[in-house]
Amino acid sequence: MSHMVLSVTSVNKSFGDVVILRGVSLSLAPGEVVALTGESGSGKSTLLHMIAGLEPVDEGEIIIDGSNLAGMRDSASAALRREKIGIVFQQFNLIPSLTVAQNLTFQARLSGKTADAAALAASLGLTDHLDKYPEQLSGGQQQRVAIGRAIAASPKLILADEPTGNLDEQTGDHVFDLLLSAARDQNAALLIVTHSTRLAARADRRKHLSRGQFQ
Ligand SMILES: Nc1ncnc2c1ncn2[C@@H]1O[C@H](COP(=O)(O)OP(=O)(O)OP(=O)(O)O)[C@@H](O)[C@H]1O
Repeated sequence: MSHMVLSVTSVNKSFGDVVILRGVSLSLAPGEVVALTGESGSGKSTLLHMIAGLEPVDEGEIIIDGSNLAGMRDSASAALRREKIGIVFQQFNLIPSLTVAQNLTFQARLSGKTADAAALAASLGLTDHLDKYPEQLSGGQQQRVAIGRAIAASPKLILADEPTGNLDEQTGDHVFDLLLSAARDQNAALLIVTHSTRLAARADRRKHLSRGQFQ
C-alpha cells in the first residue's frame, strides 16, 4: 500500500517484562484524520514515539511515506522526522527566547525549507502576536503557535499527543478544529491522541487501544 503516508504492521513493544503493544497495525492515507484513544498507560504515547522514530520497535514494521524505520540510523530517522513529520505535544514546547514569528519558522529552516510566518499566523489567528514571546501568550495561543510550527514545513504526517490536554474545553475545541483544518488544507495525515470521545468523534476514524491491542 505504497500510497499510505503511514503503515504500522504487527508492531510489538515491551518495556522489560511488561508488554505494552501486541501486534498493532494501523494505516493512514493522505489527508486522513485518525483519533487514537485508550486509557492512561495503554501505550498511546509509546506508539506515537515509535512512529516518530524516537523509540525503538521490538518487532513489526513502521513505514513513513515509503521509508522503513527499521534499521535506520538515528541521523536518518531524525532527517525523516524533520522532512515528513510534524509533532504537537500536550506541553507547547515553544522556545522562550524566540518570538512567535521565529518559533513558527525555526524548525522549517532546520530542514532547509522556507516557511511564511505571516501566512501561518493568519491561518491560525496569530497575526497580532507575531512579535510577542511565548510567555506573553495564553495557553491556547501558545498551542496555536505549536501547531503552526508543526505544519510549517508541510509534513506528510502530523502526530499530536493530547494537544488539547492543557487547555480548557472551549479553547481545546478551537485548537482541535484548527489542527484538523490545517491538516486537511495541506492534505497531511493526522494521528491525534485524545481522551475526549467528543473530540475523537470529529476524526475520520477512531482507534482504541486496550490491553496492548486495538479494539
Ligand atoms: N521508557 C519507559 N520505560 C519503561 N516503561 C515505560 C516507558 N515509557 C512508557 N512506559 C510504560 O508504558 C506504558 C504505556 O505508556 P504510554 O505513555 O505510552 O501510555 P499512554 O497511553 O500514552 O498514557 P497517558 O494517556 O497517561 O499519557 C505505561 O505503563 C508506562 O508506564
